[in-house]
Amino acid sequence: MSPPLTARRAARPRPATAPAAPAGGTTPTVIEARALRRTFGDVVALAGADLTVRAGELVGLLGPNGAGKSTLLNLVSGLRRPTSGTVRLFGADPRGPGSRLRLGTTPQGTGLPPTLRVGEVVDFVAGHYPDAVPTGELLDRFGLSALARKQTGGLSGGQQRRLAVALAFVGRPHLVLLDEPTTGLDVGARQELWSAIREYHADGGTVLLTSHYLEEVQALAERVVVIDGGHVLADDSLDAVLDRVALHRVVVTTPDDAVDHLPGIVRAERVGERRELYTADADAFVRDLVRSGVAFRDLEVRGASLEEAFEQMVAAGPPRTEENR
Ligand SMILES: Nc1ncnc2c1ncn2[C@@H]1O[C@H](COP(=O)(O)OP(=O)(O)OP(=O)(O)O)[C@@H](O)[C@H]1O
Repeated sequence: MSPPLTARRAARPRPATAPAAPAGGTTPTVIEARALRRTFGDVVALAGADLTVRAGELVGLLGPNGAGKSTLLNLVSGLRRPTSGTVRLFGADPRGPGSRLRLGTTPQGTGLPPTLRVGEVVDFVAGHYPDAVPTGELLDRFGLSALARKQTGGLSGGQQRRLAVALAFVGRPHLVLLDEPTTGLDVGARQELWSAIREYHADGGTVLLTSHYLEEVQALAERVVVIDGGHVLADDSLDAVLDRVALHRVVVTTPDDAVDHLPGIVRAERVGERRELYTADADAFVRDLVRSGVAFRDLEVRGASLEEAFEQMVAAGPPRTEENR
């Protein structure tokens, strides 16, 4: 087992699978944003967002293009200042050196010096931290060892992305902010990065990540924050967000159109003999299907996907408040 990428003296706050600690609990607050608003000229990028992230959480931030995700991360990391509202990182100003030392970030676009070799870039960044992860160990963890002597200008887009993400972990951060960490990566590289993120989290690290890949958030996050138009639309455990979509999907192979008309079916789609049926009560549907005597095979039942939950929330829009009424 490889040594942890988290701070060596950091106590593990709670097991990776435990639910988020309730407000006012003993788990330290890592990010605290209140009524956070940021405008760029006439554009309201964030319209008064609240966010609390506690030590040891792995939070996925979801939202369509232009929702305000990167702006939120930039305010949390201290790269930008809010127009109004407050943000605290480790209980202090995000721009202070004490906060910065405990933070690792991978912004959406990272410029790497093209003539430096991969190992040299890691050494350079490591030089800024008192207890950095040894370069060989970090490269190994992120599947970059074979590229150590290659100039970053000669890396593929996916390899550059992997290096940019690895750099967030050099200083054994307590918190990492990852903006679209696996965009442009192939399936194998994505899985490798997920493992590194999971390991870091299992060692007690805190993660806030954005992704356009809903399956990525579903695979990694315990808690999901949905943001659109600068408003937080949902902030809940992954299970609770999925539960908001009441429909279940039943997939079954049958030549008989009668299944589409069984009680409780609200939507039916078909590709050849394969049917996708949506119902609020999958158990009742399966009972009716068996009773109907229709010939069928390859029955599958599953709950809503995060994608379905996400589409429903974004379509419903922000909750009515004094500000947007
Ligand atoms: N520096 C800037 N100058 C002007 N407008 C900006 C700037 N940064 C962000 N915006 C605007 O603020 C809004 C939110 O942008 P932001 O980048 O935070 O969204 P996002 O959710 O990260 O989107 P994406 O998923 O496309 O990266 C958008 O309308 C964007 O055009």
